[in-house]
Amino acid sequence: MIKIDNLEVHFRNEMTSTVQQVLKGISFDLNEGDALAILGESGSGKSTLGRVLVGLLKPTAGQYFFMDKQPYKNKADRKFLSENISIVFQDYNTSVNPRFTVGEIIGESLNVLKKRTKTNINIKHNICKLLNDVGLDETYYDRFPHQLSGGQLQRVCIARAVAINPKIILFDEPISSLDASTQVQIMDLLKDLREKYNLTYIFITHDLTSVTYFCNKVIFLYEGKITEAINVKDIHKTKDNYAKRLLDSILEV
Ligand SMILES: Nc1ncnc2c1ncn2[C@@H]1O[C@H](COP(=O)(O)OP(=O)(O)OP(=O)(O)O)[C@@H](O)[C@H]1O
Repeated sequence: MIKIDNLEVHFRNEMTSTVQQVLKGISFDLNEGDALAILGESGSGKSTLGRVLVGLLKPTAGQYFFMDKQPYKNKADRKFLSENISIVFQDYNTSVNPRFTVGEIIGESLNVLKKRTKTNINIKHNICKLLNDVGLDETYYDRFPHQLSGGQLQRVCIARAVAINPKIILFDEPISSLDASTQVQIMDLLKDLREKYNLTYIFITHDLTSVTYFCNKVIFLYEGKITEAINVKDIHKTKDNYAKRLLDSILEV
């Protein structure tokens, strides 16, 4: 589904005229149905890689194939990518328009889908269905973001991401700002949605526990390089120092 080959991202600092290599020689494959975790400490390049994957940042070098298309080489391929990948960010507060109601937030995505597929989608009915899918109900339809808890608003963002009928959803630290019990509820929800809609996930995180919850593959990033790519079921066999440290920290708790 996704193939990344020798990807590089460099940022140029105009003030100092220096170049920072943020991603270095990244290569991996993502297959349909995978739930891939990209794990690394702060500054390792996870979000930068995520931005490349969703079509927001053109890599400095290397190849990116999305379903055999090349989004950074061809405008039509870029459009195809944006129609088939959704993003859920950590900061649910800034990722929604505070003046929009829940119905309008989700409805916006459905309108995009309606226009693209030229089908007669019943927007209101579908919003209510999506609300139910994410564990909310019709009473949330007319509420504004400030009238929701963090967990409820993240559920709305997840509904909006599912609404465009994507093949892949990329989650950038989607549960980091939530309390522990809400984190578990959202992870259960993501697990259910993945099965229900046959979705492929990319899950950016620095939390190994959430990785083991529903991901089948994990990539460890350290200073912009992949230090280990391993199946989650084999994670205890990892030779990667960073992964070992994380595993030890969990076992000590
Ligand atoms: N647009 C940009 N211009 C210049 N440098 C950038 C830009 N975006 C990211 N960086 C730098 O790239 C490096 C990696 O950042 P990135 O946000 O990808 O890391 P991360 O692993 O997602 O970190 P965190 O877990 O803290 O979000 C950092 O040193 C950051 O300062």
